Amino acid sequence: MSCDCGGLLEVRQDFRLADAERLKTLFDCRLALRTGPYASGVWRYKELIDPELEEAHIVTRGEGNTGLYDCAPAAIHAGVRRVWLKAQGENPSGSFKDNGMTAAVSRGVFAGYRAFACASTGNTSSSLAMYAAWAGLRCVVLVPPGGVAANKLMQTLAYGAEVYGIEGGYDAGVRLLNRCGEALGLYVCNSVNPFRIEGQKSMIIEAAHQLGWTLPDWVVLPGGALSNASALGKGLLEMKAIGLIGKVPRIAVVQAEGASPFHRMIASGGGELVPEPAPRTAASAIRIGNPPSWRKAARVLRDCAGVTCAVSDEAIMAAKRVIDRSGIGCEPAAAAGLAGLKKLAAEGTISRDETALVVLTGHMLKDADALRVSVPDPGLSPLAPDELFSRLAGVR
Ligand SMILES: Cc1ncc(COP(=O)(O)O)c(C=O)c1O
Ligand SMILES: N[C@@H](CCOP(=O)(O)O)C(=O)O
Repeated sequence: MSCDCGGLLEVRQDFRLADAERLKTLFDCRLALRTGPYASGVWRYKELIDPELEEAHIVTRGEGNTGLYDCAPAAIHAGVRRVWLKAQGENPSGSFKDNGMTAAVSRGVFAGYRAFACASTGNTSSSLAMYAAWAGLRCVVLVPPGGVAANKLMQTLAYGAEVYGIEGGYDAGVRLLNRCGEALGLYVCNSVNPFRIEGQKSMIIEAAHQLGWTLPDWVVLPGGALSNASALGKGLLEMKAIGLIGKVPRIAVVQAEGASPFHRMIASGGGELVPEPAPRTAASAIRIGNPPSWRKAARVLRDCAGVTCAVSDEAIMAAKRVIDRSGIGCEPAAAAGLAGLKKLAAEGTISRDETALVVLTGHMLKDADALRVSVPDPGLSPLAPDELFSRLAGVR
């Protein structure tokens, strides 16, 4: 999956003949009709995601189609004018990975593979395992033992994946698969796969469509392997080049303090990422010390006037409580975006008059351990109906 120069491969599409008005009409029609693969919130935008792939090879679970919520409690928490939350946890496996995975698995099937693999902190594996089960394919998964939220591991196993522990965690797993996947006959579906990035662009294309092709001032997202930063930036720049949007929002990438090699590189003005050998954060999904897509993300920051920041686990959990209590909910890694927006607004990088779209990357039920931390134990004991009645009458 790597180029001879050592960097990651990237899909370059030729949009010179693309007609923005024709595309908008096509996307509106597909949204209204919702038929076949075009009912998917990824494949609705096929002309921008993978124009050459034949329909017969598309492996889809109707992913995308996620809500975009104008969330006043989130705006108040962050201290900015308006916040939209893009709830990627509403995907079929419960995270944004489905947007990219449908594109990667479809390409693997098109290329004739029957065995698929990934290293994972839990969401990538749940997503790949789901598509593999749906399409009757073999799925091999490498995880850091003890480093994956229990629900994600169970979800991956329940879909029928073969799961192996790997020393060195996600970082070592991706390196191994990138080097040896091909020799083992495995199609690697980590975000080193350029088709994952093409699929993940659909998140911001769908959000732009939902907002009538005008986006807020900022797009804010958590950063782990940095696939989203790469994908959303690529999607924004392509939409601008085609004429689907008039202005490219600025991008903010938020990492957890104990797993923030990209933020450290940008903040120090350095041009080379120094990996974090022992990443630490309660947000296990972004416990990543050597993000494979850092070069692509650095280019996106340059082209989208982007910024980075790092937030504490306490700030992440505080943001998660606000998102949970708003009725939307998310897992800890997903809440890093709102925590970062609050920090960037407090230090004046983002103005209080500005608006932001925050990508909520994963569902609140993905991480039950985090829920146990953020919600007090109700200490329930069975009450007799009469006693229950008088208690409820007393708190009316
Ligand atoms: C829930 C969740 N949020 C955020 C991320 C980070 O996204 P990326 O790896 O694209 O930076 C991940 C995985 O890495 C994740 O599973
Ligand atoms: N959060 C991810 C880790 C990054 O994986 P990748 O798919 O971007 O390689 C996970 O859930 O595994």
